[in-house]
Amino acid sequence: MSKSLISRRPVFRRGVSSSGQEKPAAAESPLRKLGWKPFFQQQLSLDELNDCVPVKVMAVHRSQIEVTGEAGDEVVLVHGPLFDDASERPTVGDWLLLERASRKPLRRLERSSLFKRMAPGARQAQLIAANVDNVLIVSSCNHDFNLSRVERYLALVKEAGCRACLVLTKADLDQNHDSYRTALKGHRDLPVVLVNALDAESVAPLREYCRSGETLALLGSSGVGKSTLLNSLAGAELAATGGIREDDSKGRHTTRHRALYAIPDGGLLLDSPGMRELRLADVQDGLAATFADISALAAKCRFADCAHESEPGCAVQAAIESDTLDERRLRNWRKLEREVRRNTRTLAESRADDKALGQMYRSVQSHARARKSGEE
Ligand SMILES: Nc1nc2c(ncn2[C@@H]2O[C@H](COP(=O)(O)OP(=O)(O)OP(=O)(O)O)[C@@H](O)[C@H]2O)c(=O)[nH]1
Ligand SMILES: [Zn+2]
Repeated sequence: MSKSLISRRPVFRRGVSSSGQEKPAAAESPLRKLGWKPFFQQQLSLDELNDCVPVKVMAVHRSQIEVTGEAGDEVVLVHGPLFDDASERPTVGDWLLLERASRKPLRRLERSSLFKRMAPGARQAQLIAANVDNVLIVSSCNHDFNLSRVERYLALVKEAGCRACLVLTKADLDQNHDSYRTALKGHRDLPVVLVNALDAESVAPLREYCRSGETLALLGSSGVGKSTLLNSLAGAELAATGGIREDDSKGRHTTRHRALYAIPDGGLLLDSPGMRELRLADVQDGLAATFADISALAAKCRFADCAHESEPGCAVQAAIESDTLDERRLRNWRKLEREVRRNTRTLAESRADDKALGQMYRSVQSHARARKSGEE
């Protein structure tokens, strides 16, 4: 699996940076370290290659965004057409093209992956991060461990087109490791690593997910040890870690500022609070890929519209009876399907409302303009 990822790595124009200066070796390109790949390079026109520089969005604030490129760190003001449409706005991890001389942002490059969620308490989608390569789904070896939650995260990760690994933290506090491996037997293609997140040596197997040029994100509930893992992987204190409440294994929530951190000799780590609570919407493909075994069984049911309850000739129920499919997994699939359907419908309705509101606004504006020019 890691091989395919290595082969996806960029072959940066040998010895020449995008600014045209000679470089001693391609591996030293700062852009490549930031995840610049042929996928992005190919999106540039000849004029853009001459007149623009690509920069990566490291953090987004209300009125400005922090970017990094060959010239180092810069700040770009949130102003101009690029920022007009909220759903199209640059997010952390995006590549922007700046005009070389003025440093004005001209456009955002197409994304290789995108994480979005239903904004808490709202009917809108909120962008979380773009161009993430790998995701560690983090759970701990205690009562936080929950297969249905892992499947929820997997649907998101698969939809975004990222590579996933399940990390079980606090393995030093619970020696019952076999029970977790047994519980995961239905997820053969999901790599699982048990770690003590506080110990750099123990997290070493995870380094293959944050090699130079790759961006790694972490998904998991509060208190499972995401910040601790980030710090151990980075070899430095990047994010504050919260204490844990004894009673329910939940940690206190800690605040962070920057969203993407560069690891010395490695790739980028994403630490965005938005990644921590993700309701599913618009992830039909990811869900289908996560539950591909159930879809394959369903195709063998006698009736095409089988509800997999008590119909004769139901291959899904037969698999549950013969213990090849977990009933919990079927229940979770149904639940997530309902959630995705509901949230996707809400998003579609809200987009339609926004469109209608935009049209009304434009029509009021043009009437006002027409009236004004009539008065003049
Ligand atoms: N013994 C042990 N303690 C751990 C491990 N991982 C995390 N902890 C402790 O668990 C607590 C919570 O860890 P955090 O890294 O803050 O958890 P988090 O997932 O970032 O939590 P939020 O910031 O709330 O999302 C801290 O006290 C850590 O020291 C581990 O593998 N072993
Ligand atoms: Zn059936």
